[in-house]
Amino acid sequence: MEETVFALSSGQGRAGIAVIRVSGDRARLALETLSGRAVPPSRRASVRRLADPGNGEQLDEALVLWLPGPATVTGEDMAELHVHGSRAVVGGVLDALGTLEGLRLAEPGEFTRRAFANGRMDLTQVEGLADLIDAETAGQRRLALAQAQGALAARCSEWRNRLVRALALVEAEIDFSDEELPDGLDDQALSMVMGVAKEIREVVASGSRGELMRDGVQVAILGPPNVGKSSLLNRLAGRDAAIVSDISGTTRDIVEVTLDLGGVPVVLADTAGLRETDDPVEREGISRARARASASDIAVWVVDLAYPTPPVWPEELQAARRVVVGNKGDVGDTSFPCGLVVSATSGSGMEDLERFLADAAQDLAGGADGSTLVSRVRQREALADCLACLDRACEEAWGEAALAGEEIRLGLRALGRLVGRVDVDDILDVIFRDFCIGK
Ligand SMILES: Nc1nc2c(ncn2[C@@H]2O[C@H](COP(=O)(O)OP(=O)(O)OP(=O)(O)O)[C@@H](O)[C@H]2O)c(=O)[nH]1
Ligand SMILES: [K+]
Ligand SMILES: [Mg+2]
Repeated sequence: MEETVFALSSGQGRAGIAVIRVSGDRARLALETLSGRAVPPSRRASVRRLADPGNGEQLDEALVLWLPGPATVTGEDMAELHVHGSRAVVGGVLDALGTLEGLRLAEPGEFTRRAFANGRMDLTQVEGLADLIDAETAGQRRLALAQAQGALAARCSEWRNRLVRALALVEAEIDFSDEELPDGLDDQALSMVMGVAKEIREVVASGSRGELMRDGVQVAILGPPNVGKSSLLNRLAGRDAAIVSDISGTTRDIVEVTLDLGGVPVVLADTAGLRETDDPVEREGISRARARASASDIAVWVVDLAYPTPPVWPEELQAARRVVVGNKGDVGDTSFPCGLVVSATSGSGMEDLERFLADAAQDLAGGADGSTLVSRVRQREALADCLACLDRACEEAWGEAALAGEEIRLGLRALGRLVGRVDVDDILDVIFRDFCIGK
C-alpha cells in the first residue's frame, strides 16, 4: 500500500483561506480523526471543527470535502481541508496530520505523480499542468490549459489507434501468405500510415510556435555603445531595470525584462555595446551580447541618430525578425534610413516600437486558431521520431512487409514515449523537478 500524503496546496504565507489536501487510503481516517466525526457525504462541502488528536485542542473551523477515489485528481481517496490561512492554523493542521500513522508530507509534485501513476493523466497532461501553474500570459494559459485537458493526448491516442489498425493489416498479410512474403504495405495500411504522417507533420511544424509561447520570444537589443540601448529597455519595461549613463560601455551583463505583449511572453535582453576593446570585463560582456544575439528570435539594432552609423549585424545572428531603430530622434538626424525612429528620453515613437515587437511576437508564437499542440522540445522530438519511422514505413511500401511493419511498431513506440507509456523513467524526474510541494 502506498503511504498517504498531505500538503498545503495553496500558496505559502498568510491568506484568507488555505487548502490542505490529503491523498491515499488513510485520507478518510485522517479526516475522521481530525474532525472527530464520520466523513461528510462525498463531494459535499461541509463545516467541521478540526482538533489536534493528541491533546484535543481545537485548531480551526474549516470547510472539508471527502472525495473517494478513483474519480479524483490523484485517482486515490482524497480529503480537502479549507482552513483559515494563517501560519498558526496551517502549521497546526499540518502538524496534526503528521502525527497520524501512515501519513507523511507529500514530496514536490507527488499528487501529480500519483495521478500519472494511476492513469488519471498522461505525460503531456502533466507537462500542461506544470505550465498552467506557471502561466503568466493569456497565450501561455490557453496553450497549457489545452494540453492539461488532454488536447495532445487525445490526438496521440487517435493516431495510435489508426497505426495499430494499419499494423494489424500488415501482420495479417504476413501471416496468411504461404511461401513468399507479400510485398510491402497493402494499400489500405499505406494510406492509413500516410494519413497519420501528414497530420503529425503539421503538428511538428507548428511546434516551434508552442515552444516560443511557453518559453517566451527572445528579443536582443544590440548596437554600439552609448546609443541608448539600456534607455530603450527601461522605456519598454516601464522601470529602471538597466543602468543608464553617458559613459560608453556601461552595460556589461545581460539585463532581462519579461513583458506580456498581447498575450505572448517576450523576453527583452539589453546587451553590452559592441566595439573593439582591451578591457577584459567589457570584452566578456560583448561576447555575452553576441551569444544572446545568436539565440534571439527578434533582433533590434539601435542607431544613435546624433552620430548615425549603419548597422553591423553580428554574423551569427539567426533571428527571424530584425529591425533597425534610430534612437535620440529628439536631437538627431531623423532622415537616416531606419525601420523606426524613436526617442527613449522623450518617449516619441515608442508605441510604434512596442507594436512592432508585439506583432512580430504574435507572428512567431501566436496561434489564434488554437491548432498549436506541442510546447516542449521533448514533445516535438518524440513526434519527429514517430514521423521518421512512418516515413520509412511508407518508403518500404513496395519493399518488405516485415520491415514496414517494424517501422510502424517503432513509430508507435515513439508515441508511447510522448504520452509516457514507455521509457518513462529518465524523463519523469526531469518533469517533476519543476513541481513544488502541494501540486
Ligand atoms: N537626447 C537623448 N539622449 C538619450 C536618448 N536615449 C539615451 N540617451 C542618453 O544616451 C546616453 C547613453 O544611454 P544608455 O542607455 O546608457 O546607452 P547604451 O546603449 O545602453 O550604452 P552602453 O551600455 O554603454 O553600451 C545616456 O546619457 C542617455 O541619457 C534619447 O532618446 N535622446
Ligand atoms: K552608456
Ligand atoms: Mg547599456
